[in-house]
Amino acid sequence: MSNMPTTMTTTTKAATMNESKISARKVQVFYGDKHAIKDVEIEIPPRSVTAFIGPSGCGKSTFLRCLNRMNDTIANCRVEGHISIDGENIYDPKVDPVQLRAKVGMVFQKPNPFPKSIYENVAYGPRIHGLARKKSDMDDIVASALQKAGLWNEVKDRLDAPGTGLSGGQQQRLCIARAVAVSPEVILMDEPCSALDPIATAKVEELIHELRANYTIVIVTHSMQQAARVSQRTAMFHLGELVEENDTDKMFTNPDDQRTQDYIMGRFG
Ligand SMILES: Nc1ncnc2c1ncn2[C@@H]1O[C@H](COP(=O)(O)OP(=O)(O)OP(=O)(O)O)[C@@H](O)[C@H]1O
Repeated sequence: MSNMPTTMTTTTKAATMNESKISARKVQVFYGDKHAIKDVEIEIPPRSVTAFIGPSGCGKSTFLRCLNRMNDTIANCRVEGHISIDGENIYDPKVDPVQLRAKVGMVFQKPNPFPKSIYENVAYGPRIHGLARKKSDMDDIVASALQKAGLWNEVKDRLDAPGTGLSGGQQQRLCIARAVAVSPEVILMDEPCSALDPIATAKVEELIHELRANYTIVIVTHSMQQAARVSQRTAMFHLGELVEENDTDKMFTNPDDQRTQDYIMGRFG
């Protein structure tokens, strides 16, 4: 009987871990000598939105980039620890980072369409990953991705027009369509609305809400209102540490950590 609570705790934890899409253990990131991420451990649930918040420079973007190995592209950056997606170590030498980034897509702060047509922006990824055997397959993939990104009705009659000619909000939804076109399972968003006006922001937030039925979404945001609106889980970073991770409702009403309380009350950052 005395073992009972331990056993139950273990079982509950195992069940939670099994439900995680992404699992990070003892993650450290260094830029040269600078220790930017310290011992971060987090479980990210599937088909939900997890928001990363915290003051400027606390490491949100650095940690986000660990999740699809984008830090590999930064010369002096070193990542240690363990990160798995669906139980697979994404830093295993056998993992091809290009394939990983198709499974774990990314949307950046500034919309960055290629200087090509709307159609080609979306078709580029599926083409390099060999996802369409004929033109009609590619047409279907492009249409479907634009529909999922809530952009189809606005662009279906001008797919040959340049992507850079769209409004900022449309460009950001085009970038989301580009990520979605290669059938990712996870979408990372690094302040996706910071360059958008309130109406375009509302559209992207609505889209995030719809996408979470099918994708695991991790979003970095400076806006606590945005984190509260779009996410189910929130993780608070401070000076490279993950100080608290909680259900978003609890995080913004009754956080466990004083630093979270101070940050959401606007006392620092
Ligand atoms: N390429 C780099 N080389 C050296 N240091 C870096 C590099 N990128 C980030 N850093 C440093 O690592 C720390 C974490 O930066 P990061 O951009 O991840 O923080 P952040 O929380 O996303 O900040 P912000 O909210 O301002 O975007 C900061 O001290 C930053 O100066």
